[in-house]
Amino acid sequence: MTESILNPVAHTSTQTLRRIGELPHPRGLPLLGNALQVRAERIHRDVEAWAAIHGPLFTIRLGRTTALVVADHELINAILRDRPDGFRRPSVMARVSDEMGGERGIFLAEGADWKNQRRMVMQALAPHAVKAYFPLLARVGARLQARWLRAAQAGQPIELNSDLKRYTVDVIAGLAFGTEVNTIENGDDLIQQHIERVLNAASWRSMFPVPYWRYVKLPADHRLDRSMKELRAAVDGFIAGSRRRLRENPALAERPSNMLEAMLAAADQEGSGIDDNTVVGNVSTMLMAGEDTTSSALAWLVWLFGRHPEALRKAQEEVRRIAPDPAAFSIEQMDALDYVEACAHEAIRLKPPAPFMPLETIRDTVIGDVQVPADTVVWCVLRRESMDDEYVRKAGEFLPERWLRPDAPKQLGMPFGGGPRLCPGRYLSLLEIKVAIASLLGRFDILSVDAVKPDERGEVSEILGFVMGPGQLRMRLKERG
Ligand code: HEM
Repeated sequence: MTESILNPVAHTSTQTLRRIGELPHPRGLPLLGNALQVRAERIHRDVEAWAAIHGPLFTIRLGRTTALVVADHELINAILRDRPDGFRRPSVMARVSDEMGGERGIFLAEGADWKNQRRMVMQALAPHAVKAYFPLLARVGARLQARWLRAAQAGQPIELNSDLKRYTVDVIAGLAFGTEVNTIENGDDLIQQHIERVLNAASWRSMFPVPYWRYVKLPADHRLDRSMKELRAAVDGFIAGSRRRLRENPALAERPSNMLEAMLAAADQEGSGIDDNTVVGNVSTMLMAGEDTTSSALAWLVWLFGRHPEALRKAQEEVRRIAPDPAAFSIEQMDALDYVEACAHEAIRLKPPAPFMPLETIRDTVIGDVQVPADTVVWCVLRRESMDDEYVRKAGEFLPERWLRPDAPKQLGMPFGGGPRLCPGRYLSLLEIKVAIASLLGRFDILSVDAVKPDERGEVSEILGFVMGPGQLRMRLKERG
């Protein structure tokens, strides 16, 4: 039985509904379907290119799985709003995490579990809570600036992607654990290496056609098991430490100084439905959801500054007027960096860290004029109309000013998702971006930002892993005179 109709305005009762099998689709091979036509690291571009040919609703087939691809922002909006009852994240993600021995945090939780966790995570990431974490952000920004100052004075190039990753790792790990890991000054942190291994394994196992690890473990699978154990022990230790601090200083529950304290305080509230295992799952979720997303957005923004001197000049002017020195950064200064924020939105429009979102239907439904059975894989293509001149003036150009106008294209791209599962970290990530950009532009002139291995057009490649980031970038800076 059809239980829900998404976007009923898209069809009338006199129109007949189409079935999934009647939709246009790129021609594929028997058995394999379109599997050989897509490449994992650029699948977002493959799907965008097909959307340009087949329109906003079509299917692709990867082996035995047929996915409905939706590339229309009104339909996507309706889909994202119809959660948690109508759509879930792909079940393979939760299965892979369970098999690895992970605890399901908010990103993988569904139904009532998700509702309980969402309440807790929203408390930990609410703007007033994030403001309380600001001193840590400013400290990490100052360290990033000091690292870049050493490189500028020595005339050395900066490995941009990895430095920005250190910055977001230090911020998120500091907030999630209440412990400063300082990878900017001390090099890679052991916990970080375990997280990296777990993330890579999770992405890889979600795509691998045969789950061999259920039957036989290769050395890489044993390493993964060890990383899971080490991580669990570390997070248990951080939780025990935070619980001790909360006991010794109950006022912290009202004004938590980091996400872990905020989550524990929310978990301890009457009827929260949250136990310590769920807190463990969410500490890890924060680390995974909060690092590559923000560091990729930042890397793209700096790369775009390298190509748009006029926007760079305006951003520099704003930073030097409002927030020139990390030692004196304040939340009010960051809130006043309107042009830098517009640059961040524009960079995320052109280069969204999450350019498409895979989901699954929970019940029979109708999307547009298509009847969609329960358990169908649905891919939402988020970057299509936001890059189309029909919807956005000069869509391919980097024009931050468009975000300062009342008709800013806010509804189109949905880079932070939408509906009840809208990214709860968007305020924190924008703040992190502003702190990093102010630390950069306040002290330095950018001499160059170049792709180490440019693509055939001389541009930096878009590489889709856990998120969509740029290929390796190298930056040269000069200390401001
Ligand atoms: C530029 C940076 C970021 C981008 C582009 C981004 C994007 C997204 C997107 C597209 C989703 C899926 C939303 C949906 O299903 O509708 C999401 C979910 C999520 N994000 Fe972010 N994110 C960013 C930064 C962060 C940060 C810094 C954190 C936290 C520290 C965070 C935490 C989360 C969590 C916990 C979820 C799951 C929410 C849920 O399922 O209810 N994100 N993010």
